[in-house]
Amino acid sequence: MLSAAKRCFSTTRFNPYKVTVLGAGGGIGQPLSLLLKLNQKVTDLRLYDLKGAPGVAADLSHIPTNSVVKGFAPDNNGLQEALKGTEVVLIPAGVPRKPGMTRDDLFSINASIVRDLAAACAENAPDAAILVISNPVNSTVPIVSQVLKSKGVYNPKKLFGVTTLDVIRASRFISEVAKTNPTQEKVTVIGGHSGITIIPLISQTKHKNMDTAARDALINRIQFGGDEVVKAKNGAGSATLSMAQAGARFANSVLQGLDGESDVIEPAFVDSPLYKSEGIEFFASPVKLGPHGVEKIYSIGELSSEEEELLAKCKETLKKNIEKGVKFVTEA
Ligand SMILES: NC(=O)c1ccc[n+]([C@@H]2O[C@H](COP(=O)([O-])OP(=O)(O)OC[C@H]3O[C@@H](n4cnc5c(N)ncnc54)[C@H](O)[C@@H]3O)[C@@H](O)[C@H]2O)c1
Ligand SMILES: O=C(O)C[C@H](O)C(=O)O
Repeated sequence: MLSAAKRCFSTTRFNPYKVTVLGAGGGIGQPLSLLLKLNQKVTDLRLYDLKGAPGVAADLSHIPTNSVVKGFAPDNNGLQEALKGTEVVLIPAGVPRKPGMTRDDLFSINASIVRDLAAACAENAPDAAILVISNPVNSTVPIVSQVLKSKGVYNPKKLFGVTTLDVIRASRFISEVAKTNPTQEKVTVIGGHSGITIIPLISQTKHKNMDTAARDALINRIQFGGDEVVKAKNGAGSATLSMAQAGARFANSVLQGLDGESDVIEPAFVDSPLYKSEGIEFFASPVKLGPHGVEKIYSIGELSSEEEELLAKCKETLKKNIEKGVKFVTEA
């Protein structure tokens, strides 16, 4: 006899979704593809990379979940085939940091990788939701938007910079300080995805009265959590496994939204009205996801005076990062 939970699970029906990973052979791409293979909403999984994607696909294809997985290489129009008709594209293609580098140092290589993949998305999957993981996210997302604009297919509701890693780090790190269960900790993280542009809103958590020194150290750790991993990997790259989990979680939320589920809310770096009047076109804040992508962008609520100061610094840097991405496409 099946338990009630199992009966419910066994009769659940999922709408089929086609999902493509660009950069699927890499440190993030491989575990991310594994997690997507395990997602029951994904029925058609396409993996593309300059190298290794067919091998990753063959490996994953032996897992008995309800999806077909196929790998594509650059020959035989592989990129185009991987994208044709797909509904969600995740982009972790590009180089990661080494110790001593900032995310902005990756711009010179990753900007053109992301630009060219965005052009392929525009031509082959103009309606797809695009989830950008490649760094520097503060600049690569504006690059994608400019490319899509230049091709006449920009839909601001379907372009996302994935900032979920900052959100999961915030849950984990605050729980270490407060000695609580990390799965029960929710921290809103706003701004962008690099150092001082990452702003966790501790004043909006149940730990708002935390000791000042502990709070400042916590904020710093969340802002520079990526550096911890870069340093520990000692030249072998940056966060891959935690990022795969974060990317799979965000992709699942996008799929839930497309599927019409209600109250799907995740922070993401999106084309946002919040600070447009100050020339900041993109900003991360909690976003409600729906059948057409972004359904609602929430305001950031009340901030403490310290958080207001962090926000002012964030906006200065973010504006420059965004302008750099835009100019890369418009002044080419
Ligand atoms: N948004 C975030 O929170 C976050 C977190 C971690 C890493 N990242 C970024 O993700 C990117 C990838 O990191 P990684 O550790 O997986 O790097 P990696 O070097 O292990 O993998 C990158 C993959 O991209 C592929 N690639 C390069 N150019 C390509 C192209 N034109 N088309 C298709 N594939 C291409 C490479 O062949 C490689 O397999 C980096 O830019 C990193 O900074 C972002
Ligand atoms: O730190 C990096 O370069 C990778 C990523 O952006 C992270 O936050 O871990």
